[in-house]
Parts: sequence; C-alpha cells; structure tokens
Amino acid sequence: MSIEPHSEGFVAIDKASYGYGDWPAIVDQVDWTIPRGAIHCLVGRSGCGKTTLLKLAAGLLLPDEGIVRIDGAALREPGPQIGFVFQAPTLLDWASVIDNVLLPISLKRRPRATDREAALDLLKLVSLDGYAQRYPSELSGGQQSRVAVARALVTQPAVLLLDEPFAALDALTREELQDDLLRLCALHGTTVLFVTHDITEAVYLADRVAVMAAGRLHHQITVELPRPRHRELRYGQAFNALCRELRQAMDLAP
Ligand SMILES: Nc1ncnc2c1ncn2[C@@H]1O[C@H](COP(=O)(O)OP(=O)(O)OP(=O)(O)O)[C@@H](O)[C@H]1O
Repeated sequence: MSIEPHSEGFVAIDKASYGYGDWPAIVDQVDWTIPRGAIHCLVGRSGCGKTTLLKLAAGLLLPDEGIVRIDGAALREPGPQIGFVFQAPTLLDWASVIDNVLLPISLKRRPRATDREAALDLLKLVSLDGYAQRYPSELSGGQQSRVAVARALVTQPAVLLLDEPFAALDALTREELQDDLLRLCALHGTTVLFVTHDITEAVYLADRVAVMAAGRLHHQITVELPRPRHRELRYGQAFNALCRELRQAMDLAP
C-alpha cells in the first residue's frame, strides 16, 4: 500500500530522514500527517526506528532531510506545545506526586494556585485522587505511569507523544490506563502520536495506525471504530479483523 500524506495535518512530517552520525538513515523519507485532535499509533519491530521518529516529532532530533511542522510552523526544538511520556515514568523520587506533576511548570516559574488545582484535577482524572502528597516509591508501577501521563498533560500541550508508556504494566492496568488516556485526550482535543509494540493497544487507541519497518512506513490502516471506546469493543469482530490486518502487515514488512 502506498502511503499518501494527508493534505492537512496539525503534526506534519514531510519527507523526514535521520541517521545517527555516518550510519545509514534510521528514519527514511517518512511522510505522515496527524489531523488536530486525532490519535495515531506507530507499530513496528524492535529497532525499526519508532523512537527516532518520535524524537523527530518532538524536536529532540532535527531531520537531516525533510521537515516537521506543528500547526504549520517548522519545529526546531522541543517546546511547550509538546508533551512527552517515556516508557519508564522517570519521576523524581524526592518530590511528592503533585510536585512531580507540576515539574514542567516549576522548571519555568513558580506554580500558582490555579496550576495546583489543574494538577489535582488531572490526578483525579487518572484515578489518583488522594495521592498528591505521596512519594513515587510509595506507588505501584501503574500509579507511577499515571503520574507521568498527568505530568505530560499539566501544561495542556496541543500534542502528546508517547513511547511505549504502558509496556511494563500488566494487561489489566494497561487497559485502564488506555481508557484514562483516551478520556484525557478527548477532554482537551489533544493530538497524539503513540508508539507501541502491542497491536491491540494500537487498534483500541487509534484513528489510524502505521506499520514501520527499516525506517519507512509500509502500511497504514484507518480505525473506524466508534468513540468513546469501551472495553467490550476488544471482543468484537471489527476490532479483531483490524488486529489481524495489522499483524499481517507487520509480517509482510521487510
Ligand atoms: N543514539 C544512537 N546512536 C546510534 N544509533 C542509535 C542511537 N539511538 C538508536 N540507534 C539505532 O537506531 C535504530 C533504531 O532505534 P530506535 O530506538 O529508533 O528503534 P525502535 O523502533 O524505537 O526500537 P524499540 O522498539 O526496541 O524501542 C537501532 O538500530 C538503534 O541501534
């Protein structure tokens, strides 16, 4: 299947290539656009270049060729319009949960009462009501991931980039966090690019899923399942057919 860029995109990756040092390109001529408020997932085998593409979309790396645009403006460095969630929650052990959530703000200025209220609201939305004064070591892995999601959203970024954020969690906790994420992103109209190894996670979350192999996007599927999404969806025929199609695309990719 050929990959046609959409004519409009809030996140627009245009013929982007990137190689580390003198090595061959790890991301190779990738075109991808994500409309405002859409959730796109990227799947692919280990080492195919997913994280590198995500770093290009975050402005953490600059493409050797091509360009990344956010809302029409060329991306030259990470900015407040972009939130990032990594695979490990990377919380500060010595700071309370609320101070961890407020970190992106306190790196720039003193948090105000309204920032604290926003952080407490986010904690409520990720089922951590009453945990604000706890410390990361007192939380389970799933709770730490919830704090990391709240922290990424505290500045209300227009774009949220996630790199296998729930990979280390058990299946039930992962499903709960997927629901939390969908709820939060729908609330703020956040545009999302989510990297995962998990085909069912990709289909459950996404409007569109791309398969990456050897630095290129080889296949894309549109997920036309209704929103808001509910757990029962995972047992339906349409859901399973999409998972099968994605699996086949991954098997066929070089
Ligand atoms: N800083 C770096 N310097 C040199 N090579 C790198 C660097 N970071 C990544 N690579 C190489 O780039 C390739 C793609 O890495 P990347 O992390 O983008 O893959 P990935 O698809 O996210 O993998 P995974 O699913 O295992 O996280 C790999 O071969 C990796 O060894």
